[in-house]
Amino acid sequence: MSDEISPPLDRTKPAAPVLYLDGVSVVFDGFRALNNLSLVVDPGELRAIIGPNGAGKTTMMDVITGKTRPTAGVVRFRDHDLTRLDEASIANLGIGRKFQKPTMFDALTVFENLELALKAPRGPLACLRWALTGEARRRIESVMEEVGLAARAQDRAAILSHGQRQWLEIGMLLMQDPELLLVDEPVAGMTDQETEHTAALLVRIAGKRSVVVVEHDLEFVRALGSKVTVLCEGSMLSEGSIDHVQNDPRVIEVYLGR
Ligand SMILES: Nc1ncnc2c1ncn2[C@@H]1O[C@H](COP(=O)(O)OP(=O)(O)OP(=O)(O)O)[C@@H](O)[C@H]1O
Repeated sequence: MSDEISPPLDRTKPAAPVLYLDGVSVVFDGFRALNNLSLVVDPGELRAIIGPNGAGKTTMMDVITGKTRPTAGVVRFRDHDLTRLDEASIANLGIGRKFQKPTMFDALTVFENLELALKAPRGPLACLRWALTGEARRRIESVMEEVGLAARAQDRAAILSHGQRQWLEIGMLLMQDPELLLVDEPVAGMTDQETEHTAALLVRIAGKRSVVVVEHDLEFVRALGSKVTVLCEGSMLSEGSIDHVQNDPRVIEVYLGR
């Protein structure tokens, strides 16, 4: 046994960022979709990304998840250089992504969809032995509580409302226990009440993990109460509170004033 005593934690030092992008560029056939973009997301941080159409928001998410390789720049998740990894390896590191269109099984219940999303042991023998342990069941129940679908556990996904389907998909991602969750336009097509619920849900799940949300709905972004990054022409145009960016003359000129 080692006699070594760990050094005391230095709480004056800021925690290392979860996500670190520096000088990232993506060039498609000579067109710069991302142009020297930098972004730092801290552990447990909720960050909203806004910007006009074509600003590079989706391309940024694609770079983080390994779908698109940057032409230049640093992309790190904790100590991992994401530019060297494929999409599956990046997902396995703990980065989950929710696309706009939900991808659940309509014929299965809320509970069953969450069960499928749980990391099950791999291989045919392991699958044969796979049974829902008490721990797994508790985990599914806690995720259903977290996303507000506990009362719908036995309902088929097909009969859920648009908003509930989005929350189920967020729940399916939470089953993988990601350290960073990327969420693409979660409130498009939602009612005002669903939008409010979604803001509260994202605020709740950040803290335990980092969450990056791309969204056009500024009332929703205000409800998140988080730092906002404004992208324009592939670069960061402004960053700060929603009041700060909404009053930034550059943001008004290219995004809000139109
Ligand atoms: N595979 C590609 N090949 C060529 N150009 C692309 C490709 N993907 C994106 N682009 C271009 O890069 C720019 C940034 O696109 P991106 O989809 O990242 O913007 P966005 O901010 O997500 O826009 P929106 O709000 O409309 O979703 C756009 O001009 C787009 O046409």
